[in-house]
Amino acid sequence: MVTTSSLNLVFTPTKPTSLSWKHSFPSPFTTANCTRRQNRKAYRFVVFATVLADPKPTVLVAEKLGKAGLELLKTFANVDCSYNLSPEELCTKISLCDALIVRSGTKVTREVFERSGGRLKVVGRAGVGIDNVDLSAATEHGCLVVNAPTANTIAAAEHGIALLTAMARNIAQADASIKAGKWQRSKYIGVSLVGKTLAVIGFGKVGSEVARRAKGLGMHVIAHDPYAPADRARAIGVDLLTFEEAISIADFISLHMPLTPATSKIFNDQAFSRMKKGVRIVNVARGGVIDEEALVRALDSGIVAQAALDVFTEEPPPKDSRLVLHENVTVTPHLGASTTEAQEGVAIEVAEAVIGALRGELAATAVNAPMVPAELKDCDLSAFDHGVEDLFPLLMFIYLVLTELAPFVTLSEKLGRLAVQLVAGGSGVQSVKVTYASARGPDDLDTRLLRAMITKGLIEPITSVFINLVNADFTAKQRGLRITEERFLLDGSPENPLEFIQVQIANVESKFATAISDSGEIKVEGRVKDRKPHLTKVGSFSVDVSMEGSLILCRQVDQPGMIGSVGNILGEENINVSFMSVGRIAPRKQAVMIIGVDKEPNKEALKKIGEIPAIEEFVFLKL
Ligand SMILES: NC(=O)c1ccc[n+]([C@@H]2O[C@H](COP(=O)([O-])OP(=O)(O)OC[C@H]3O[C@@H](n4cnc5c(N)ncnc54)[C@H](O)[C@@H]3O)[C@@H](O)[C@H]2O)c1
Ligand SMILES: O=C(O)[C@H](O)COP(=O)(O)O
Repeated sequence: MVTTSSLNLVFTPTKPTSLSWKHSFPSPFTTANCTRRQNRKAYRFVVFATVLADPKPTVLVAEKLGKAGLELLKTFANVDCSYNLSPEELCTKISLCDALIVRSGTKVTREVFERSGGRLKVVGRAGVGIDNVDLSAATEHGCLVVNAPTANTIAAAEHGIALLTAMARNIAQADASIKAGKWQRSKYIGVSLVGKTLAVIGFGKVGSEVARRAKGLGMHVIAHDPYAPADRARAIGVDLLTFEEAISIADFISLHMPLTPATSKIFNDQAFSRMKKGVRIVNVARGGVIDEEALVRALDSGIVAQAALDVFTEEPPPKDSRLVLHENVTVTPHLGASTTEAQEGVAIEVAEAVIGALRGELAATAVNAPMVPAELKDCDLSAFDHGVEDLFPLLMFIYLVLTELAPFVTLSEKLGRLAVQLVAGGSGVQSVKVTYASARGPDDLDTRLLRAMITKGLIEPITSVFINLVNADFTAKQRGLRITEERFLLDGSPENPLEFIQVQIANVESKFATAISDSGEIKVEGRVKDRKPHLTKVGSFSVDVSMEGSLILCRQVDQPGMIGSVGNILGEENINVSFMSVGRIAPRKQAVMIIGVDKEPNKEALKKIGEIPAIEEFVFLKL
């Protein structure tokens, strides 16, 4: 018997209807004018032909995977374990594979997707980081990427503690010395951990487990994480501090944040200059969060007494790397997740996700599954046949809300993204209220997709977790983020599904005080105009700007010439201003100016903007 779940149905944003039937069979949905009966015929053909042509999919496992995961895969697919393939060998093999499983050692480049000839449906990453997979190329080729985000948390935390203790007692150096025939007892006097202050930077899954263990070693643990819930920190007995406070009072610093544009090289000369002389640093997160040349300088000058590193900007690092060869540095070759238990765990986690994806299910650990496939947002969906509802209810739900909610979907994500960037470092986001203003009753307006998109906007910029419709509520709950929804019933015609959406974050401080409303929350509001998202309120100020690119928000005393002053500074830096809007309470009183820019101004330009006398505060935000 053929079940619908055995079909390989995946999103393909590059195709007009966003549903791709692999193996080059004709899609029942691609012809805009086809009838339901034609669609059903095509559908039956695809089921039949798929089963005949490819009873079992082929999974290429390109790096060593735990046994339990392999066994699981073998129950469903032909499994080809080929390790240490050269890039060319991988590209050659890939056209015969429906799925590929890797760890961090294999680069899954655009060429891999191109050379797969459309057969590759899913890439499974047996671990957290997906920096070795070209996500845009995967998405463009309609290939789902799934990861295993939880099974190696404890292994990474234990490795962090192993490096911390090994570094403090010079274990690696002493081991090398004794094996070289020496007996240097006085050279390797270490430092004690008990009573020392450990700053955990990034208080997520791994960071909080490191904190728990360090408390057990008698350390005083502090943490910095702009988005961590304060009650999670309290429960472990950890104080959440600002970045500057945390790094300046710590004896040891352990890094556990993701590599994002905001954290890239956050440990630079400036950061090292603020640290206590003789500080010791552990990094099991990502090499790119440290400016490695600056770390060598800090080690040479003695600001940093020792470092223990599991991860590097370039992996493997160059053989002559001054950092790796430094006598006060202990290194391991990205071993954080390398325990038998973690590898069994990630193997099962990734195998389940890959099998699910090959069956056409949307995995909760999908990294690039679009919340709404890009093309669907704009395309005419009239040809979409309701015959698929048994096949993929989730897709049906998306379809039903999509035709009219599409622009509000984009608006929701951007409002979430904007609101979270207004939160000051050190305040954990816990309570978010979303208000939907509409003339429709609750039964006529399904907001699940909008809430998920707001969650995506709030969480994605600050974590390595990727949010999709399936995991949005779960991830929010896991992070202690409570999202409440409220309807604001308007008079008038219910033709337009929504008038505006408001996102409010309570109990936080803002890096742009103007964004705090009269009732004390960060408040942003948006509307859809000409199917494009617009920001229409910041705090208590009414504004009107299209939400695209990057924005500079300034609060100023309303007076002539302000637009020109800021425009000149940006012009000198060759930064194109795409739009401007000023919202004011009354002429010559306080105003909010919003400037859309094509690229991020450098620090110097932002400083000059801040120095314009009438400007009271400003913030730069990326949408
Ligand atoms: N070495 C290894 O083998 C290994 C193994 C597992 C994870 N990792 C890496 O460890 C890191 C943490 O993984 P996780 O699973 O705990 O992720 P996570 O998403 O659970 O936690 C990351 C935390 O960092 C915080 N954060 C974001 N921006 C920050 C900033 N600017 N300053 C401080 N904190 C910030 C987030 O709020 C979040 O709480 C990731 O980079 C991951 O790739 C490495
Ligand atoms: O991101 C991860 O999960 C870790 O860095 C582990 O990577 P690995 O699977 O290559 O050990």
